[in-house]
Amino acid sequence: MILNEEQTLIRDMVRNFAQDRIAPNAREWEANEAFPPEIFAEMAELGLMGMVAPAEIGGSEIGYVGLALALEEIAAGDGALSTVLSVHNSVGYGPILKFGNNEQKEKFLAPMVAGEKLGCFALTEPHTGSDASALKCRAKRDGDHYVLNGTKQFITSGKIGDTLIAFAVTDPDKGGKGISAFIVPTDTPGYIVSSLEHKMGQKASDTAQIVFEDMRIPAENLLGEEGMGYKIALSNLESGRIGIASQCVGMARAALDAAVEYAKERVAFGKPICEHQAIAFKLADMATQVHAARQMVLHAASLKDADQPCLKEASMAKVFASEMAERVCSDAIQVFGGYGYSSEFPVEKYYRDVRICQIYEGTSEVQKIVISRAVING
Ligand SMILES: CC(C)(COP(=O)(O)OP(=O)(O)OC[C@H]1O[C@@H](n2cnc3c(N)ncnc32)[C@H](O)[C@@H]1OP(=O)(O)O)[C@@H](O)C(=O)NCCC(=O)NCCSC(=O)CCS(=O)O
Repeated sequence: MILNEEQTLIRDMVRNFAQDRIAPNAREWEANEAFPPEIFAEMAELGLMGMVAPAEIGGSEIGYVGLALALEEIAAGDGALSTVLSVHNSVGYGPILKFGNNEQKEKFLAPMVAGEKLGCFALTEPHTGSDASALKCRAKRDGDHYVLNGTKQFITSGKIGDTLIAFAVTDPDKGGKGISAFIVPTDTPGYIVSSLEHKMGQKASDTAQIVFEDMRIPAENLLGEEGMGYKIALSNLESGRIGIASQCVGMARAALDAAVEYAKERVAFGKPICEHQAIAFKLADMATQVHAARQMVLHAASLKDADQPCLKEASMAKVFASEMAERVCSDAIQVFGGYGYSSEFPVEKYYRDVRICQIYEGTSEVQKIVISRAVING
């Protein structure tokens, strides 16, 4: 895909920001297991917190291709920060953008796209991830409120986030059609961060278990109508998956760039290792795979910008990019030899950070369910 002038400008602007402000600090944020709060204000200043939202509610209207390019650049700086940004710009405020009424947009969406409130999304539960309609979390109507009880698992930004889209069963007899979606301010009494995961990578981004304990949510925070929750969840996961695929391209590209630089400097058998065909061909394969994944991501994103169906393309981009990225990051470690395994160099972090991309926001196996259905049923 050939980028237009605006898309090129966005990519270059975010690349400069990521290389100056994010990449040099990513190790420190990882050690602290936290981001400095001002990083979100800085990204908001650049229009990155409302990239797919219209200007009339304060969004930057950059679109999905712009978002994919931005996420690639942020991920090349730090995978963890790109996850938080991707979740915010897709499943975080996307459901309100698509299904919210005017009051909900004014009250919840506007502060999110301005970067004043951070978005998060809670579908997964301890006993169910892929089988997403098997939720146990309950929402019972009580006058002009719903009372939510249950546990949500692996929630990105569950601790630092401000506005959560939560899915809960309102009618247990109706399966997927008995699930509803709610806008939950995370300072609501009964919203409890019960634990934080200790992860292999992406440590600066919090991944929380959340317990809803008699959490009372005003009925006006119901998103769409009762029973629409599963549809709302699945339709927004599509853009989330393009976001995760973009991150994979970013982390893999960063690993490739690091491997190329190292291979030009490291000498073995009397010449730089990039002049040995074993390494040169490995770099060629890595570059080819990154390029192919980027094109798939940009294609899915451009369909989304054109408001065309892209369920299959989003899933294809995610499964391909996430599996490609693990291979490329592993190959980068191989190019570095023993140093690649050391935290003295960045490639071991890319490898750790990228592994989860084959799991969150729909495993590779779930993507293959979606793709195979589209291939078989048309
Ligand atoms: C495995 C699954 C794909 C199985 O899906 P189902 O067969 O149960 O669902 P469907 O019958 O296909 O769809 C139900 C309903 O939704 C409509 N739908 C589906 N996709 C879309 C779409 N892209 N756009 C619009 N509408 C859509 C579909 O037409 C049906 O509507 P009708 O009933 O016909 O009216 C699925 O369960 C699945 O994807 N599982 C994986 C879930 C997943 O990715 N979980 C991770 C969530 S991330 C999280 O919670 C952690 C927080 S994080 O930090 O993000």
